[in-house]
This record gives sequence, C-alpha cells and structure tokens, in this order.
Amino acid sequence: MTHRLVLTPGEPAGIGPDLAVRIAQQAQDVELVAIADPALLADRARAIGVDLVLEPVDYDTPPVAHRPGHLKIDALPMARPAVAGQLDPANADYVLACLDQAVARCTAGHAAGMVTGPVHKAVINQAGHVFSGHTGYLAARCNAPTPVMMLATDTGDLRVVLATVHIPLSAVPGALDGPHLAYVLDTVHTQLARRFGITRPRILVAGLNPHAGENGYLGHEDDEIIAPAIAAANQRGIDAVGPLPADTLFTPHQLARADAIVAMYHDQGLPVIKHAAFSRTVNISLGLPIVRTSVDHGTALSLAATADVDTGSMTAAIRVAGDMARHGA
Ligand SMILES: NC(=O)C1=CN([C@@H]2O[C@H](COP(=O)(O)OP(=O)(O)OC[C@H]3O[C@@H](n4cnc5c(N)ncnc54)[C@H](O)[C@@H]3O)[C@@H](O)[C@H]2O)C=CC1
Ligand SMILES: NCC(=O)COP(=O)(O)O
Repeated sequence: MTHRLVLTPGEPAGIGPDLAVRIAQQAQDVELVAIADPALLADRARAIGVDLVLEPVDYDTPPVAHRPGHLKIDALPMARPAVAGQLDPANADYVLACLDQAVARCTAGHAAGMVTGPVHKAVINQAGHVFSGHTGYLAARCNAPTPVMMLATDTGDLRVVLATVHIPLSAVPGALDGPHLAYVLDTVHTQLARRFGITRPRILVAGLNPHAGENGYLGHEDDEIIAPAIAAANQRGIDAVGPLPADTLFTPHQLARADAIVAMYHDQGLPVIKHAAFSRTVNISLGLPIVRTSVDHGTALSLAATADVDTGSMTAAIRVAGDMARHGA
C-alpha cells in the first residue's frame, strides 16, 4: 500500500524549498504532497535549473507512488515573494499556516504523516509568535503533551533522545525532575516498540554533570534526580541504565548495548549524532498522535538556491516517516 505524506518546506528564504524541489526528482515509495506556495517552488526550481511539474492534490483519491519530476501540491499563499537567503517576518504566518494545514491533513486521515523542512525560529519570534521549534508547536496543535525529540541515523545504529530541548542551558537543571524524566523514559519505551518494533528497548541515560556527578562531589542532580527516576522506570519494567558519564556514553562499547541514548540537554546529545552522521540523521517526534519527521539541519540561508544543498537528511526523513506510517498507530 502506498502512503501519502505531506511535506512542509519550512522557511521560504532557506533551503527548504530547494529540498522539496530536489527531492521531487527522486523516486519515492510514498506519495508526497508539498504544502506550500506553488510560486515559491516554481521560482526555486527555475533558480536551480530543475524541471518540476506541480499538480494540485486530490485528497479524495487514493495515494499513488511519487513520479520523479512531479510534485503534488496543497497550495497556501505566502504574504510576500521570498528572496533566497533573506528572512522576511511577513512570511512567518505562512510558515505556521503550512504546519497547521499539515496537522489538519494528518488528523483528518488525508495523510499518513508529515515531514517538515527547516524553519527559522528567530524570524517566527520576530513576527510575534512565541516559538521554540516544531516539536512544541505541533504538540500544542495536536493537544498532546510535549512530545519527546529523538534524532536517529537512517540505519538506526544511533538514536539520541533529548530530555530537554530548546531551553537555555541555565534552565536545564531546573527542568529535570522525576515526573518529567518518567515521561521521557516512558515515551521512549512505548514509542520505540509502537513505531519501530523494538520491544523492551535498552535505554542508556546520560548524567547531567561531569562523571555523572562523581558521587555528588561534582553536582547533585545525577544522584538525587536522575538515578531515582531510572530506578522508578526499572520498577515499571523499563530497561534503562544510568546515569552514565556522558563523556564515555557514546563509545562503541556502550552503543553496542543501546537502542537509544537519553541525553539531558540539546548540546550534550546532538553534536555527537551530527558528528557521526550529519545529513543521514532524522529528527523524529515521539509521542505525537501523528507521524512527524524532519531533517537534521537548519535553514542554511546562505545555501538557498545554490547547487550545494545536501538532500540526504530529507530523503531519510521521508523514508523513516513512510516506515513509521507502515508500522501503523
Ligand atoms: N528542523 C528545523 O526546523 C531546524 C531548524 N533550525 C534552525 O535553522 C536556523 C539556522 O541554524 P544553524 O544553526 O545555522 O544550522 P544550519 O543547519 O542551518 O547550518 C549549519 C551548517 O550546516 C550547513 N548545512 C545545513 N544544512 C545543509 C544541507 N542540507 N546541505 C549542505 N549544508 C548544510 C550550513 O550551510 C551551515 O554551515 C536556526 O533558526 C535554527 O533554529 C536548526 C535545526 C533544525
Ligand atoms: N535542534 C533541533 C531543531 O532545531 C529542530 O527542532 P524542531 O523544530 O523539530 O522542534
């Protein structure tokens, strides 16, 4: 069965439109529908010298496999024409409207999942919206608890989950409490089984402080908050181990026994996976009622409308979303 995925290219001045145009040239085992301004995609295709036929989607017909060189479109208008590389807060509402439309298509059953291109958080805030990323925004739109962000390589050999995401580093210790860590560990445990077929995943949990606190001499959160949360999770049947010193957590010896690593904060986990597999890593929202994947990179404004845009992560994000859709709810 062919699944239909909706694709939001994200910030119109960034490389998201390039990704949509370039990905449309490739064979895909899903039907792809871009939720975007058709003029934006046509302009970007022209700018990079790619032929692209845009076809209005009909959600009432069954999905058909993607035809390279063609792209189904669910049209939404931008406020102003986009200039590659130049942010314009006037188009922030359009970026959010595309996300809203994608959620609506998924919840209505018109699409089996959504794949998001990169958005620019600052320009959306500049336009007056409090916005820390898709993850929180989509949770609010879906009336879901804050989902858990996981970045995974396309082969699944490394999965990094973040216990906290887009908050200042100084706010991290205060955000780590027992109920929150319980929610993160429960979500990883249940979602890896439900969406990826990994029953009883083994989860390795990083400490917060150097050497996981060194028995409390280098910080108290590891012993007082993280260790009890892991022990409680073990009581609930979750195979979680830690807190483990983060500096040696990503060594091959440790990874060989892990289905997922839980890092305590953004820059504890993401540099490792991006170093290992930038452009073949996928951002996955765990715990949303809909399937949502994304790229491992940002808007790369200086590369918009150039020949230097790597589509690897978008290709992987589409494939993973298709696999998740096939696993079913
Ligand atoms: N999924 C999303 O919506 C994400 C959005 N962002 C946002 O993107 C904006 C820019 O963030 P930066 O930190 O500058 O990260 P970035 O990922 O846009 O750029 C980092 C470096 O990687 C390069 N790069 C990124 N994607 C590439 C690709 N597909 N092909 C070739 N080179 C690529 C860029 O040219 C730059 O040198 C920020 O507003 C950030 O919040 C960042 C990450 C994910
Ligand atoms: N660092 C990941 C990132 O910025 C993407 O976040 P989100 O938009 O998926 O919430």
